[in-house]
Amino acid sequence: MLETTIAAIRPLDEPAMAAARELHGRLTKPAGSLGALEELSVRLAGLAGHCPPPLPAPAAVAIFAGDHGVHAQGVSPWPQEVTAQMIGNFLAGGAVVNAFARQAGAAVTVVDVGVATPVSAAPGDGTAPLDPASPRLVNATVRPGTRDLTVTAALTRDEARAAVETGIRVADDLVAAGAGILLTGDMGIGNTTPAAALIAAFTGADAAAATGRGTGVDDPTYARKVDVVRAALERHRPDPADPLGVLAAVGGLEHAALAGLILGAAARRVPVLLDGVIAVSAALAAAAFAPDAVGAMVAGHRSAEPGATLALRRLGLDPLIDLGLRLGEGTGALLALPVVSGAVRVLHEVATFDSAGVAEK
Ligand SMILES: Cc1cc2ncn([C@H]3O[C@H](COP(=O)(O)O)[C@@H](O)[C@H]3O)c2cc1C
Ligand SMILES: O=C(O)c1cccnc1
Repeated sequence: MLETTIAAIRPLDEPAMAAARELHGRLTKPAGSLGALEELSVRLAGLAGHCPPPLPAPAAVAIFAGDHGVHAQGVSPWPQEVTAQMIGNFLAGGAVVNAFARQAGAAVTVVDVGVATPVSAAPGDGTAPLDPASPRLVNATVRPGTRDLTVTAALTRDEARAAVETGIRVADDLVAAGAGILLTGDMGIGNTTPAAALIAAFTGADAAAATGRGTGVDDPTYARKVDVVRAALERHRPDPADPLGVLAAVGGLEHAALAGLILGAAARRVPVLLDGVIAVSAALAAAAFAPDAVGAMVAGHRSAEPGATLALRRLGLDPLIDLGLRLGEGTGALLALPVVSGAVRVLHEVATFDSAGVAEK
């Protein structure tokens, strides 16, 4: 399934992009006046293969949740149980991601790919994939948390593959249900540590440059976190040309599943709006599997985590918004959704100089 998905990922369609550029030149606005929105809409036309591309709706955010053996090294001040407890909060509609999803009209799907402690689903959590009013839970546990990557590989290759394929399956299900855009979300106490290791592995950046303060760790914890990332890279020496090997050695279940979601979206030619540092670390893995997958990616925001900027630079993506967010869950992607919708709506609704009788310069 991974191989067939990768094989289905194709470059952006040049004639559709040329048509979008040509249309932009005729709309009632000075050429280039919509800045980054113009190139974004051109890319989305290239992804759809026609101009104008479909409006990116309905929107679905998939929050992949997992726990991390490396939590034992003291890399996060929060107890591991918070991962499962926050899933309960997502299903009850009480998290920041729920507030932003309601604002954006996006449906929330929580996918348990590897939470270590029991998850209690809220009574009546949803089953309809695209109902913005009722978050739903998908149980797809590969294993109850990764192994400690300072001691051994976080995952076997088979486990990493199972998580990637879960992400592909979630993308397929959401697109089959009618989703016009997928948004990435994550929950996993400790998950900024494997995100930093993935970013260092794929970009070649130093451990200290790729590592951030996550939930807000103090100086001694930060120093330990950098040491952990450095030790993991030295122990495993992950090969960036082998993304499954990198995900298995130093990744997380939610990172692997997010890479799968991105690949699935790219194969179905549906845009995928990336959230923060966990999402962009997974996007590096997706790009290593299939370089053309980058065509389907839209960077929602610039996370305050330093590794996010390194990853975005490597992917060649400019984030749509930059508000100093460092939460995850899909929050930054959801805030960027109206920007993506606006970029596409212009191609559908704005009059041309000709049709509106407006004089050109
Ligand atoms: C209450 C709470 C809600 C969150 N929502 C997202 N995260 C974010 O913070 C965690 C990663 O940071 P670190 O690597 O420092 O543990 C992840 O769970 C991520 O989704 C949260 C963290 C907490 C505590
Ligand atoms: O960038 C993110 O998404 C992020 C940053 C800190 C903690 N959790 C997530």
